[in-house]
Amino acid sequence: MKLGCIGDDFTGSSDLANTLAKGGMRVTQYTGVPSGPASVDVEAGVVALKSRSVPVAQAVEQSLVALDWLLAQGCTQIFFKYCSTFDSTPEGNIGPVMDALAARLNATRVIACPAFPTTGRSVYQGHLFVQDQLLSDSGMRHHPLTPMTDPDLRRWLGLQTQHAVGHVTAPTVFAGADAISAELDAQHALGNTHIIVDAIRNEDLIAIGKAAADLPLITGGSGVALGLPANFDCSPSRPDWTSQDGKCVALSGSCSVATREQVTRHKEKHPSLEIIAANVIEGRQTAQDIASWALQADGIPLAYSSADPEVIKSVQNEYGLEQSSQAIETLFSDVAALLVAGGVTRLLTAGGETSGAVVEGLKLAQLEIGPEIDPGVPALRASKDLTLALKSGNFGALDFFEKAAGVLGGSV
Ligand SMILES: Nc1ncnc2c1ncn2[C@@H]1O[C@H](COP(=O)(O)OP(=O)(O)O)[C@@H](O)[C@H]1O
Ligand SMILES: O=C(O)[C@@H](O)C(=O)COP(=O)(O)O
Repeated sequence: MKLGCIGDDFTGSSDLANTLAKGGMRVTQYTGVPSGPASVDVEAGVVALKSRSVPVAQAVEQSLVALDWLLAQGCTQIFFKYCSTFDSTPEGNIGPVMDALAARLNATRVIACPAFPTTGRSVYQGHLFVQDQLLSDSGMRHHPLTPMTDPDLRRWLGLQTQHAVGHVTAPTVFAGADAISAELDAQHALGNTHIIVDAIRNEDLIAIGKAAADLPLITGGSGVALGLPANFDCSPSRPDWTSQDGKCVALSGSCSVATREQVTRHKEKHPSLEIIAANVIEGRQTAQDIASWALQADGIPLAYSSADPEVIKSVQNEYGLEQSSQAIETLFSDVAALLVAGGVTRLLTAGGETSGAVVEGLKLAQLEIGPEIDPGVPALRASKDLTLALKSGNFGALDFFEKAAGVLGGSV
């Protein structure tokens, strides 16, 4: 294994794996830290953790265990993948994990770049934009677990880390890889360890990737991985895929704006069932009810808890954030297990935490990366007769669920 990656959630990990696979690397996504060695032909290993929203100490500990395993597989470079919307609270977990990885790797110039222009995320003047809005004006300000209320990444990361945060500005990035490397050195000389790097176009990300060739640690969204395969002598290719027929079901726990629109669109043509958080918490709506409904429904049935910010707020006020999100995640995990036991072969999930709960609940050790469904979302194969698509909350076209069913089924 050459490139070792640690993803702080499961959709984010598949997003990164997708970029590396398209860049021609042989990639495997692991569910947590594997207990044995990786297969020798894996060039990039992505250890998917569910560490984005857990307490800081747990996120750090899990990330260091993942790091040790990746180093033991021979990795010469480590990539820490977080969300392109920098999902985190003022306490972490991005900063503390970066601090711990940097200390273990003796990394003194650590790039932090969540930009992913293909999906509208750009970093300019140290600020993160979602399309034409500052992050704090986008739907992310209402995220159920990590509301993003400050678009200045230097300031937000500064709250989370022990280190001083530097910045490589856009004009330097536009000047190319050598200029970026020189500025990383200059930032280090100023005492800055973590360095926000501006990027608004794919060519910026490729230049950053080139400048990062000899760095032990890179952090960011999947965009900044665009330039990495070339550093390992890999060139773009389309991953192999064997089509999968059979029953397809969609589960959505994401409350992000894009997912809510996709849910509304999907309901027009396919059977749907709304999951009401209070009913789940009080035991009136069970995994068995939902799975039985989905297994009998035609088309691509969708069970969803996706709801507007006011609904989420009132549930969280009544039952607490932790209890309500846990109850929904456990439900989805149980539903997924019943669906797969009932013969579902194509499972679509929306939401990072939701997808993590499902994949961990299904005890899927590793995932093979297939072709891209929409930017940042690959087809995944878990076994001979189970395929998945783990959709990040804000990714995917309006007809994502239908489209994903088609790609898994080999019809696109
Ligand atoms: N109706 C609901 N009420 C309260 N919490 C919810 C509801 N639906 C989903 N959630 C919780 O909101 C969180 C959504 O996060 P996630 O799955 O990561 O989506 P995204 O990828 O859009 O961030 C999960 O923890 C989920 O359990
Ligand atoms: O970088 C991204 O935006 C995604 O890869 C990702 O991490 C998304 O997470 P969720 O929105 O929580 O699914």
